[in-house]
Amino acid sequence: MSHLDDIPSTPGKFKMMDKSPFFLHRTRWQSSVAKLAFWSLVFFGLLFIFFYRSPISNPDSSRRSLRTYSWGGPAWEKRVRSSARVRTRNGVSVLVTGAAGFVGTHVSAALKRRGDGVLGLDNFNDYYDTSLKRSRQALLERSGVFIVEGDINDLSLLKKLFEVVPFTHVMHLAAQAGVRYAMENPGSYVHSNIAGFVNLLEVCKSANPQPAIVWASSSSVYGLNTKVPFSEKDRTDQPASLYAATKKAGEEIAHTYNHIYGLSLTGLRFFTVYGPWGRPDMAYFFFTRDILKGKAISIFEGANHGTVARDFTYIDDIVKGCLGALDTAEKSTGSGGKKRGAAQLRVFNLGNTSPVPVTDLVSILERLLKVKAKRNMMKLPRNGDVPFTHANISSAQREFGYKPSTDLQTGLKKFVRWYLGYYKQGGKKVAAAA
Ligand SMILES: O=C(O)[C@H]1O[C@H](OP(=O)(O)OP(=O)(O)OC[C@H]2O[C@@H](n3ccc(=O)[nH]c3=O)[C@H](O)[C@@H]2O)[C@H](O)[C@@H](O)[C@@H]1O
Repeated sequence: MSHLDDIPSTPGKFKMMDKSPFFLHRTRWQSSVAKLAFWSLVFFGLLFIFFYRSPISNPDSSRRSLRTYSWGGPAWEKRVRSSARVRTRNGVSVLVTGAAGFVGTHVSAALKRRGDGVLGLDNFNDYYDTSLKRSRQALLERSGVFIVEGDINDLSLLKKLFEVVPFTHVMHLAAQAGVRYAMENPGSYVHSNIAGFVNLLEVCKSANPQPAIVWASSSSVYGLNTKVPFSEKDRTDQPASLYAATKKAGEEIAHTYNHIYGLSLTGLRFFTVYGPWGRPDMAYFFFTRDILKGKAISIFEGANHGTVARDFTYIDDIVKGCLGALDTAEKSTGSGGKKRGAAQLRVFNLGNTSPVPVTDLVSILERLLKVKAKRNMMKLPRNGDVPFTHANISSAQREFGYKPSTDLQTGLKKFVRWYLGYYKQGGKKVAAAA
């Protein structure tokens, strides 16, 4: 039905004029109700198509950002307060974003263990198996850490959290991780690593007191840099993936918020972090799964069969680095959105300082799993991967005594033990400590 129907165009339609005014009124009323219903249907139909079948990004990510979370209310606020309560003298109160993530879970547990107040925030997106995130959540819950379900892009949620708790620190670990996935779903990197970060900084800058922020950058910012080992002073203007570009953008954004608002900001460039409760999208994790299944694994190699290597860093060393950075972070200088003086702005490499070829990683896994891998050697695809990473950690060593102590063999042994235990129980095991 369209507005053209009101204009008599055929003799037959004139006959309607003969009907009683009541009939006429009723017919018009019925027709407008029908019109309203029709256009509402069209409108909601379009809305549905737009949000659920958006061509801009992968449907999963659109659904992810559309998810609504329920939060608020006296009981919820009580849980938030209790989780963030400092239980020791000189303790700090930390908002950990990405708390159900790999590094987030370990850092939250470590902070809680030493008596700090910890509140988690996580959107539980489905980039990888959400049941693993739920298991990590259960683990944290048992040690008294509450994870609020929500997105760092939700301004009103973040404002509310800062209203309820005057956080002294934010450990910002929520991000869209993974180098290769950036070609599949670029939008999710912009959404989390840029828009989400800016949103968080907006709230932090207006908070009173402003918290000090420590956040996860990435070794990938070194991109095509060939000078080794990578030092914080080296160039980082040649990112090889969109992921790296969003992390690099994060570092520039951090500079801006430090400069304008006096926010204390410390970026940590993590080097290929691995260990128990790790990320299933990372090579050491899915190699383990595929080797056990007898499935072939693709091992990347450089030009002329060149070695591809990573400065794999064990999670416990990374946690020590995160806590060191947090403990040496100076206070932000501003308040309520106004800068009152120069504030600290830092960036540190957190690596292991001994790169290992991916082929060696596979050999270690073979020994630990007692299964021979089906190796499929292939040329490093042009998907954002870089051939080599190697951290110079002298800055972090100097500033907060960062000294990694776990080699790949030892760390993978711990990972494999966890992996076998966790998946033997169908991925439901939460008893083991993080
Ligand atoms: O340190 C970092 O900055 C980054 O470390 C990892 O990225 P990546 O080092 O690429 O880790 P993996 O995806 O686990 O790859 C490890 C190595 O295995 C290689 N690989 C990967 C996948 C594969 O099928 N075959 C293969 O040989 C990669 O080329 C790489 O050399 C994380 O995924 C990023 O989120 C993080 O920021």
